[in-house]
Amino acid sequence: MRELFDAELNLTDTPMDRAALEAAVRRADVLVPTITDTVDASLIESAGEQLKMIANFGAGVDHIDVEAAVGRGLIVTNTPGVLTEDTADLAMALILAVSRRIVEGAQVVAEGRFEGWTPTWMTGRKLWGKRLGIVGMGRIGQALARRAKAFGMQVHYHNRKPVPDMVAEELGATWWDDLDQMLARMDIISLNCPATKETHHLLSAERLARLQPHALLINTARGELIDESALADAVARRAIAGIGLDVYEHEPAIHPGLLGHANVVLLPHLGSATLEARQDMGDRVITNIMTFQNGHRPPDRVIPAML
Ligand SMILES: NC(=O)C1=CN([C@@H]2O[C@H](COP(=O)(O)OP(=O)(O)OC[C@H]3O[C@@H](n4cnc5c(N)ncnc54)[C@H](O)[C@@H]3O)[C@@H](O)[C@H]2O)C=CC1
Ligand SMILES: O=CC(=O)O
Repeated sequence: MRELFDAELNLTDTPMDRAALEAAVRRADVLVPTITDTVDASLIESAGEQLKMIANFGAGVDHIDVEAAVGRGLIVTNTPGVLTEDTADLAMALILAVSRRIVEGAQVVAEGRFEGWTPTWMTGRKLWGKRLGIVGMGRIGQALARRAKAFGMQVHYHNRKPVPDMVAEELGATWWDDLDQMLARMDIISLNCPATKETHHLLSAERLARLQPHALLINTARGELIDESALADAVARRAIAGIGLDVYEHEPAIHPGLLGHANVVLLPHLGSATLEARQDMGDRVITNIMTFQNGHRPPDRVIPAML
């Protein structure tokens, strides 16, 4: 960034505080936030005339008021695609971890409690032939579907509209127009849609109650998609068989009711956390800025209609 632009960098690897963000939008032509920097309407309003672009380092843009930004004539971009395979890997890892009790098993060994194989001890659930319901069949949803197919799972999905026939055929994926009906019939649910006004608490207490008692719930998208208190309540009532989460409603805080359960695997927002993805995300930010600077439409433009 310093080679290419007159860049001021936040080298602390932590979110910028409000004062730093306000100072940045008053001075800069381009703001490069990460997914933990809140870029709300009042911050955008306080920006100077010279601010032209918000080039986000990350795929999710729920921390940016895109409508306010675009309303003010700003270009908003993100970094999709380059983190798709890594995030899908993590979703698949959570599916495996929860269904095959991998974290629990590793703890048994680490604590010296392994006393030998027995016929009934630590039995998990088979993946082959199970029904996976993906909510949000975009880039990551489809990448997860490819993995699930390779594991012999039946792929189902709910999306705002069906994917093209060719994609559905390749994935052997069945579209459900009605989310409630899909939830009630799946063995595993994976959330892969963005956090928007429409998807806030998409899995409400009522929808969680639709899941079958043996169902597993995986979320690598955004915590706001689930009513976390209702989920903790479902865990306490043993109304759900297992959970794998990478993201949380009030991140980095986690509902205490989700902690300390053998059937709940919790990761610290690691979806895109590979060195390769993070470098590619940085390259993507630069490509977006340079394309815009050269007078063209940046490849990863985000507009409110997409959300
Ligand atoms: N855990 C992590 O580190 C990461 C999390 N993410 C999250 O994953 C999300 C998805 O990423 P991509 O697959 O790249 O996005 P994408 O835009 O390619 O796919 C999102 C899909 O969700 C669908 N969708 C939107 N609203 C919906 C609704 N109300 N009901 C059903 N489907 C709906 C869209 O039609 C689209 O098909 C991001 O928005 C981000 O929040 C992304 C990268 C890493
Ligand atoms: O959660 C990560 C992202 O890039 O979005």
